[in-house]
Amino acid sequence: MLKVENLYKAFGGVVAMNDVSLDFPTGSLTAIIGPNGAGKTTFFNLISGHIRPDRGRVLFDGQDLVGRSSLEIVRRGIGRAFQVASIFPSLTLRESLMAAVISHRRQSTQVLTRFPLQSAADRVEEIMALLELTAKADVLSRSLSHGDQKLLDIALALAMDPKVLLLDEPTAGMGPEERWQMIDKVYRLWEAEKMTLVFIEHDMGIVFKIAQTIRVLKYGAVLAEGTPDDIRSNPDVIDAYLGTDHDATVSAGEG
Ligand SMILES: Nc1ncnc2c1ncn2[C@@H]1O[C@H](COP(=O)(O)OP(=O)(O)OP(=O)(O)O)[C@@H](O)[C@H]1O
Repeated sequence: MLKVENLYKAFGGVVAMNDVSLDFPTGSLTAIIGPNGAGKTTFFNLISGHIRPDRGRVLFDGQDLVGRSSLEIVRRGIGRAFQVASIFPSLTLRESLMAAVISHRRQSTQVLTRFPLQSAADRVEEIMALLELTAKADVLSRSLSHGDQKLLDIALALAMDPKVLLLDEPTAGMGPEERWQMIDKVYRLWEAEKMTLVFIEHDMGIVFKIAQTIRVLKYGAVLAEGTPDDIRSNPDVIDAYLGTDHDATVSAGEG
């Protein structure tokens, strides 16, 4: 189980994370929402070890991860999909995934199978099937569409066999139809891999539709948490979104 306690981080005078305590039960599906600058990405950076908190703890299966490298945190099972920059541009989709799976398994202390290459190749095919990328297996990463590059990014995170997967705006930059296709794949991935999934999302229609639990951040603090029904009717949340461009999407999610 992933749990953060009293996380605090300031950048100069800006308090980006202000005493945040949250837990994410094993196997849960949680959306993190909040207005621009609320601290959502900082929250992920603190969990994944890319930023060190000034105070507080990040507990994973009871052990504090603060101070450990981002690589070690990935190896312990907290994966994160990055933006497209992380993709190997000159390899095909299948090659990129194969490189990621092999590299992860070489570093892993687990006992390897008798046929490690075959087993890695099987996992690559499984991940591609899960995200409906098989038809694009031989396409160069740099030639993939924006949406498929985002899927490859998620696929690369899966290559690390995460127990927890953090997705920062998986639908960013997509049109409405493509968003729903993407989130449908994310949902099926969560069901199939039985992992703990935490995603940041601005589209309230999507959030209300798929999240089991929603955590709302504002000014680096937890404004509200609860089920989609709780959040939708929470006056503080409605207030936080009033007068911003998110207002329309909050209403859109009420259907
Ligand atoms: N490395 C940094 N140096 C200085 N300030 C930072 C840094 N990272 C984040 N901040 C500040 O911390 C606050 C929270 O930023 P963060 O990116 O976490 O918000 P967010 O909720 O992800 O926003 P958005 O929805 O716009 O992506 C903002 O005021 C931001 O300017």
